[in-house]
Order: sequence, then structure tokens, then C-alpha cells
Amino acid sequence: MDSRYDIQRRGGGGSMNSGSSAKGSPALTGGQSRRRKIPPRPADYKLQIIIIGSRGVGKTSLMERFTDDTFCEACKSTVGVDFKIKTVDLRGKKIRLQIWDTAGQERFNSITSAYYRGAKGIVLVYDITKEETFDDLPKWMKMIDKYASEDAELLLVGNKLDCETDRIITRQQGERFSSRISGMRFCEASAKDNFNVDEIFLKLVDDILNKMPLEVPSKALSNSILSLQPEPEVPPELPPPRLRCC
Ligand SMILES: Nc1nc2c(ncn2[C@@H]2O[C@H](COP(=O)(O)OP(=O)(O)OP(=O)(O)O)[C@@H](O)[C@H]2O)c(=O)[nH]1
Repeated sequence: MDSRYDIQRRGGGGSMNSGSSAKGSPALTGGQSRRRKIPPRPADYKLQIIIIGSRGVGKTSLMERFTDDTFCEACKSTVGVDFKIKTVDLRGKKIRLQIWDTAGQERFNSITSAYYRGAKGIVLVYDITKEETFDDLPKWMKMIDKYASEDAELLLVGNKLDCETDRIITRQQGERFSSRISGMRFCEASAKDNFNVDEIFLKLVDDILNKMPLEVPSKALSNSILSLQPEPEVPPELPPPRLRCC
């Protein structure tokens, strides 16, 4: 892979399981074919990741590329929030990711801000071809400071790398911005061409796992945010997420 697409600043990585559940295979017993349902192995952990950034930068596209390997050329703007689930295998653990895709339009900030708190990872996206989306980054950082957990992992993504000829924001500008924020990674990606998309999410999850003790007793986990709970977790007092359509 071209080094331009490598995630900056820290090493690591992992493998991915694209399915949401393992499928059982039919068992043959006593010469008779019987279908025995093998329940999927439950996830070891559940993590929430939120994607934020200005309107049209490609938040939904990155999420859908990662979860469904699809890309929509002419999508409608997200209204409020949307979410997708994806299960990944990392370090021998099965991790169920809830990925929250937020509306970039400012008028939805009061809704989307309620989803920051539970996020263990935050993907902040700008469009390398649109200066205003880069200029908006300090505004998004203020939202993070105000609403997100202090220990959330941060990743800055310059999206639409396939539009190199229309590039306005240099890679160095992105790197400089992220280097001013403690612990923030930086990466350029293309949801359209599927450059670095899996890497974004897997690296973020890997960083989150790095921070947490994996082998804690199950009792301790049952009270933690990482324990399995009914999903999706919609913050209280909020209506369920409104889904977008393409
Ligand atoms: N060329 C190119 N276009 C992209 C890429 N990612 C998204 N787009 C296009 O950019 C437009 C906006 O993409 P969305 O994914 O809806 O952006 P968003 O950030 O979710 O937008 P809001 O919901 O309005 O906040 C769509 O027309 C996408 O097809 C990319 O990597 N390359």
C-alpha cells in the first residue's frame, strides 16, 4: 500500500471479521442429515465509535464502506444520527462495534452531542477538497472537549483522497492539526476507492483496546461501559435515531 495512506504516529493493527455473526454448519448424525443451529459466539466486548465532521465530508460513506462495503454516489444528508453494527476480531477477542454516524449540519448539534459521551473512539472527518471543512475542525474539537469522554481515542481523517487533483488541504496541514492535539492520530482515506477505511476503524479499536485491561473479571466488566447491553444504546430523553435513505 502507498505510504501516503498509512496511518500516522503509532503502530499496530489487526484482522477483521466482516460478519455480524458466525454461521453454523449442518451436522450429520447417525446417517441422517439434521440442521443443528449453532448459536453465534457472543461478543466479548461492545464499543461505541462516533463519526463527526462538517456536512458532506463523507461520514456516512466511511461508515457504510466499513460496515457493508458499499458506496453511495448521491446520498442524502444524515438527519440527526444513524448507526450501524459491525463485529471485528482483534487480539482473539470478538468486538461488537456500534458506529454512530452524525449529521454534519449545525442545527442537529443538540441531538448529536448527546452521543459523544458514550463513545470510546471519535473519528473527526474533513474533506481534503473543501477548505471550509478543515477550517471547521476547531469547532468540532470544542464539541469534543465539551461533550466527549476525556479518554476517548481521537482520529482525524482527511477523506476523498481519490480527488487528488481537487485537493486544497495538504497532507501536512492535516498532520500539523492532529499533532497539536494530544494522542490524536491522522490519516487520509477515500470511502469511494476504499483506501484506508478498514484501517481507520481497526486502528481506532486497537488503540481503545490498548487502553483497557482485557482480562478483567467478568463481574467487573458487567458494570462497565464495555459490557454487553441491549443495543443500540440511545441516550435517554432522545428519540430513536432517524434513518437516512439514499
Ligand atoms: N469522491 C469522493 N466522494 C465521496 C467520498 N466520500 C463521500 N463522498 C461523496 O460525498 C457526498 C457526501 O457524502 P456523505 O457520506 O453523505 O457525507 P456526510 O459527511 O455523511 O454528510 P452529512 O450527512 O450531510 O453530514 C456524497 O455525494 C458521497 O458520494 C470519497 O471518498 N470520495
